Amino acid sequence: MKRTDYLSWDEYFMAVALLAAQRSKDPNTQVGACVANEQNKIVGVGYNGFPWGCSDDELPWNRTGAFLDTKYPYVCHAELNAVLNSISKDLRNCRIYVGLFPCNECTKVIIQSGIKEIIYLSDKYKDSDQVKASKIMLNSAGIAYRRLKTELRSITISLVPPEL
Ligand SMILES: O=c1ccn([C@H]2C[C@H](O)[C@@H](COP(=O)(O)O)O2)c(=O)[nH]1
Ligand SMILES: [Zn+2]
Repeated sequence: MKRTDYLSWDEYFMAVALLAAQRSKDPNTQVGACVANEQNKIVGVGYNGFPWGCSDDELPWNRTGAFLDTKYPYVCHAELNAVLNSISKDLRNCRIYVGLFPCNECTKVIIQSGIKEIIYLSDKYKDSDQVKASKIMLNSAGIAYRRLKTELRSITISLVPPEL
């Protein structure tokens, strides 16, 4: 008899996004994103980090202080990286799974790439103008967004082989 406790597609793609987030060096908020196509194939994955060639140890990870001394002008957001890392430029009808509701800049990238649906986990910045702007644009462009519905509280991945 087949297993019944396997991951749904939504849970699987969100888990991939959350795994990617584990690569982030951001000490405060680690975000991962996973783009899946209509055939449920992963076409792009990304997480928030500094641009190629910019040292994680030289640029600041601060949240506060003078703008240029914070991470905000430098960090590439997870969704941007997932789209740029995609195997295709044309992401029409794809879905993006992301740990955090996309900011307005990521929302523009998502809309322009052709992605048709956003599935997110946290909406912790929902009261910010950035996220409000995201929702205005998404509603206007007719792009769906929904919070992941799952009974799962966590997914455990063991790196210890079963025989040990
Ligand atoms: O759409 C988004 C919004 C934010 N991020 C990243 C950018 C930063 O590295 C963190 C947010 O840091 P806070 O300390 O929580 O302000 O999240 C993203 O990848 N995508
Ligand atoms: Zn963003």
